Amino acid sequence: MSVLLGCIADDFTGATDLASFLVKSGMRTVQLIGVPDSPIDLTEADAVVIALKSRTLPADQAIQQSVAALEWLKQYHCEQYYFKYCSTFDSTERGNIGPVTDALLNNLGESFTVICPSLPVNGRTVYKGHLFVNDSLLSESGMQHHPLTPMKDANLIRVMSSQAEGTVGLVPFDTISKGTQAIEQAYERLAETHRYAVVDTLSNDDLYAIGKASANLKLLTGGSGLSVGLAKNFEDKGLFKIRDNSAELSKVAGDAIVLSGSCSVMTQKQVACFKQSNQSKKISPLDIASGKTTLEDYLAWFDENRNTGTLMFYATDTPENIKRIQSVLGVEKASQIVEEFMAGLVTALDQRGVTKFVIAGGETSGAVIKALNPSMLKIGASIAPGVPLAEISGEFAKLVALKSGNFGNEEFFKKAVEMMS
Ligand SMILES: Nc1ncnc2c1ncn2[C@@H]1O[C@H](COP(=O)(O)OP(=O)(O)OP(=O)(O)O)[C@@H](O)[C@H]1O
Ligand SMILES: O=C(O)[C@@H](O)C(=O)CO
Repeated sequence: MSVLLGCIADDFTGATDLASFLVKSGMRTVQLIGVPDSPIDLTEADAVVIALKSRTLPADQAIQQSVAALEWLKQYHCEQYYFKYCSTFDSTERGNIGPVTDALLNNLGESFTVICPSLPVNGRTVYKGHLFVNDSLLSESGMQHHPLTPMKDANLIRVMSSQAEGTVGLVPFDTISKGTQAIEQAYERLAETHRYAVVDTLSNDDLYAIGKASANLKLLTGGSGLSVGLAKNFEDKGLFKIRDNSAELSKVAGDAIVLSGSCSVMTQKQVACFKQSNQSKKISPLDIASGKTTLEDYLAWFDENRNTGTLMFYATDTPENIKRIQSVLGVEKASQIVEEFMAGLVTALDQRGVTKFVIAGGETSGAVIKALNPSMLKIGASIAPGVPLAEISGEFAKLVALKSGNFGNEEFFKKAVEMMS
């Protein structure tokens, strides 16, 4: 039993993001929800992505889950392992990225890896070790207001140093622009004294060069962008053949629903846009906490309105309102209320025959997908870069789209619903 690439993603949207890029690059990819209890038949898979919901857990729990995923993957003797985190490097202050990377390196008996969140197609680039989102530094991009993982420092060397055991070096753009060989030499030099190499990355070409230079690292870490050249590496090593494997998903009848728990800048625009042409209902954590509104109220509203078109439930709110809500309920409690409410909604909507779920937000997707309880997702066509259509197969198949906070354009929800029809 052997799989070329074994991946561990720290949230569910991140996992489908990576799986989507891997499928596009020509690797047959299976996405698993959590760590399976026993081995499964992966003879038809070139890559496996295990979706965890570990990004905002206390570091020791994130480590425990990530190492359990790695141990499970190791039975497939993967050529390389990949820790997928967010292209905006989302982590709590104590961080999961640093501690989890250290634990994975230690488990594999390795002492050096690459840190590559860049995803230029979605505006994430790294220059002089600083992460940019389009034209803004990460810390001025809106991500400084994230409800759970506010990113207030764009300097990846500083962020990683504050979380991780080892020292962090930089492969600067000057070197990256010289190509694969120069990057490999930079890795060799850095590895003598450093444990991690942050890589400047401005374009897809840079990602291919970095991917190629990283072909012999046992552990890769990054956003989904780093994956684009890996299929070619494996092909060059004679390990497999790139194939066109865009999956055909089942035709699914039934209603669609949009559920948004993301408060990211782009999601706010997408919610505002969808509201213009569809009925929607806002979820207020304060009203739920006080008992002023209940799940039954929302389901009654759904029953009354389901014939008007695709409905949307959203907790999405502005940074000012989120702060106010969090000051009353506490940060964790506020998001726990939203996530539990979304999970309850989805369970009830599933029973009411809703079969298509468009979900915005990684934590939110984690809560919703856990409620739907699939063991794996089949990855289909891309709706937007990093957001594929996915299928929960079975006697009654369902379609889902798990959208990362800032992915997609303003019309994303409409497009996702259309592609599910
Ligand atoms: N009105 C609200 N008040 C407080 N917390 C909220 C509110 N609405 C949403 N949240 C919480 O904010 C968090 C948003 O995180 P989530 O990962 O779902 O979105 P995101 O970070 O934009 O997406 P991604 O991680 O994919 O980029 C969730 O835990 C959600 O429960
Ligand atoms: O890398 C990204 O930006 C996304 O896949 C993600 O992880 C959002 O949670």
